[in-house]
Amino acid sequence: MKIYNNLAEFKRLDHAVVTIGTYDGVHFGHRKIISRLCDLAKSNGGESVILTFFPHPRLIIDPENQDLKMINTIEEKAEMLEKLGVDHLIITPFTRDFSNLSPDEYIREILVDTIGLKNLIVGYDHRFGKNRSGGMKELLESASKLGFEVEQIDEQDINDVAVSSTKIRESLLNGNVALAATYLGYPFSLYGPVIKGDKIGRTIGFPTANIFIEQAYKLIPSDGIYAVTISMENQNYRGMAYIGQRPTINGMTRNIEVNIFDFDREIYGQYIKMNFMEFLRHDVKFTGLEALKIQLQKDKEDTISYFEKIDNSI
Ligand SMILES: Cc1cc2nc3c(=O)[nH]c(=O)nc-3n(C[C@H](O)[C@H](O)[C@H](O)COP(=O)(O)O)c2cc1C
Ligand SMILES: Nc1ncnc2c1ncn2[C@@H]1O[C@H](COP(=O)(O)OP(=O)(O)O)[C@@H](O)[C@H]1O
Repeated sequence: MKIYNNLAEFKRLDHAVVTIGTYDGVHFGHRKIISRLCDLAKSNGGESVILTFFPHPRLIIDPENQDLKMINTIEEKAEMLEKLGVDHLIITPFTRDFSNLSPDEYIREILVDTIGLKNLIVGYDHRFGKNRSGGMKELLESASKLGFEVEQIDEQDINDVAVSSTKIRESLLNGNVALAATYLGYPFSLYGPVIKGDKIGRTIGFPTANIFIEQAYKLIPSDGIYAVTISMENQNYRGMAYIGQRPTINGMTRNIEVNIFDFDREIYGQYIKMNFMEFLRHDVKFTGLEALKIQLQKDKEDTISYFEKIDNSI
């Protein structure tokens, strides 16, 4: 898959089969549309193109509102789209100039002249152009004039897609990572480098790798303790993760940490991926480190039994 960080880099295709959208989560509903996109490209001898806006248009239109968090980073999304067989991913900044294009300019200049649109797959309610003034009517009018076809995704499918993205975000914000994984079709993950913490973990027998998330827009699940799997250096591990301010030691920052089982190595600076499998319990303020340590031993047993249950069910 070729990735373009703006439209200027794109070389017009002879037959572009295009869809436009954020595709946050690349969940079941999204994958259905993307698989239709790739099939249509194959059967028409064309190439599949996803046009996506980044940062999210809502952040440009309403910069004060930084509350909109994403299930996937742009890097995670690109990786999944590549696996699904998409040929071209255009990640275009949703600039003021871009948002000021009229529907007609957008269709002609961007979709047809720049990308080489021949088939478009969009939701029946897709809006575009200045003040979102363009819609299906404008697309269908231009289609015959400019020589492309439009395939509409029906209302039911669009609703399913919108509902699942919202439901996934809500589940994660409620700590329900198992439900999120069901909607996504894969476990939600966090990825980042291991940074230094307060070095207290090792003194109580539970060293915890602290992960820094570089993308401020990435959604972080609710505070709590989770059973996770960890991937690093092509190896997989199991472990227990903690998200919270560490009330027991009067911590001031919200940390993301993981104690990796059967592991004893210094990994500062290493990038690791944590897959969130199950919520175990809420964050608690203990009377001291001794009480926390006893709970951590119990958390470890609970995590091990969770994984045993999974192992026995396969
Ligand atoms: C599985 C797990 C559960 C945890 N639960 C709590 C908790 O309930 N309350 C709390 O204050 N800290 C909790 N912590 C965080 C510890 O306070 C933290 O790991 C410890 O302070 C070490 O921090 P350091 O890595 O900066 O040295 C938990 C950590 C882990 C790995
Ligand atoms: N089983 C393990 N799980 C997590 N980190 C480990 C483990 N074994 C060794 N480490 C190393 O120890 C560090 C965590 O120790 P800790 O005392 O909690 O220090 P810090 O406060 O800097 O995180 C990790 O960043 C990693 O480099």
